[in-house]
Amino acid sequence: MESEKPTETKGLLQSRDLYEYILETNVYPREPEPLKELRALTASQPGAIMGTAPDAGQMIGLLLKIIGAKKTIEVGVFTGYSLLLTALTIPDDGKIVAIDPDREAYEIGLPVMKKAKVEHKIDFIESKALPVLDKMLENPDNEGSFDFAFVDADKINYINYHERIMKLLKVNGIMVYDNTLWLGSVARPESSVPNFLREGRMSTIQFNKSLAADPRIEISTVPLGDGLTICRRLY
Ligand SMILES: C[S@@+](CC[C@H](N)C(=O)[O-])C[C@H]1O[C@@H](n2cnc3c(N)ncnc32)[C@H](O)[C@@H]1O
Ligand SMILES: O=c1cc(-c2ccc(O)cc2)oc2c(O)c(O)ccc12
Repeated sequence: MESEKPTETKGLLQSRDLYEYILETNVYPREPEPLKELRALTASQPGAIMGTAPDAGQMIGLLLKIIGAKKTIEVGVFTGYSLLLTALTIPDDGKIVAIDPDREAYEIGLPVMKKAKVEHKIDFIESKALPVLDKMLENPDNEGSFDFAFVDADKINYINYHERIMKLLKVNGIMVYDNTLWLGSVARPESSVPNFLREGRMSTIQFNKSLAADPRIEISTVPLGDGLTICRRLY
């Protein structure tokens, strides 16, 4: 029935109750304490909805563990939920290049990262991501050197991030793109989508098409959080 379709909220499942069930049963009981603390701290901030959903975070943590990631890139940090999750998951000598022009938001989460003793793994770069990724690619040592990348930033640039990250990742490296279902709007006619979602919807639809047509990667889109597309670099 039309009235049962999800609206623009996080969680793409058929009901809020089912989403809450997954969170309460599988996600919150296993969420590390520092992540709970950061989530609580972020809840009162403007833009709190932007924080990576904890169910999506759990999948990212699992992927990092499966591939034994040590060297990662994060585009879009906000207060640092996904960054802290990555820092807690990779080994003590692992490194994360984390890029975001908003240092103020990063500094909200920083005390939690310090308390969790993972700050030494984080290289936070206060900048828009494209020039940083381009600069990284000027150094041939960076090419094919990263195990993992997580992109959760300005949707309009996902295509541009993808081209750069493909070069920075190792063959078999994993990249994960957040919001690839853009609050469910990708499957709805534009006329039924609120204005504030329309630009992101168009960018996301184009991005999803380009990933599906990219022979260099294997992909899977999972309806966790706001939609995650997981890609493996094949060559
Ligand atoms: C959805 S939030 C990231 C959420 C974060 N992953 C978390 O777990 O809380 C998006 C972030 O992208 C950042 N951003 C926007 N434009 C950007 C750009 N051009 N380069 C890098 N980050 C950008 C914003 O400042 C914002 O902090
Ligand atoms: O409502 C949002 C908005 C964003 C967003 C907007 C503009 C940018 O330059 C970056 C991000 O991101 C979100 C997001 O990642 C999410 O999971 C939910 C909501 C939003």
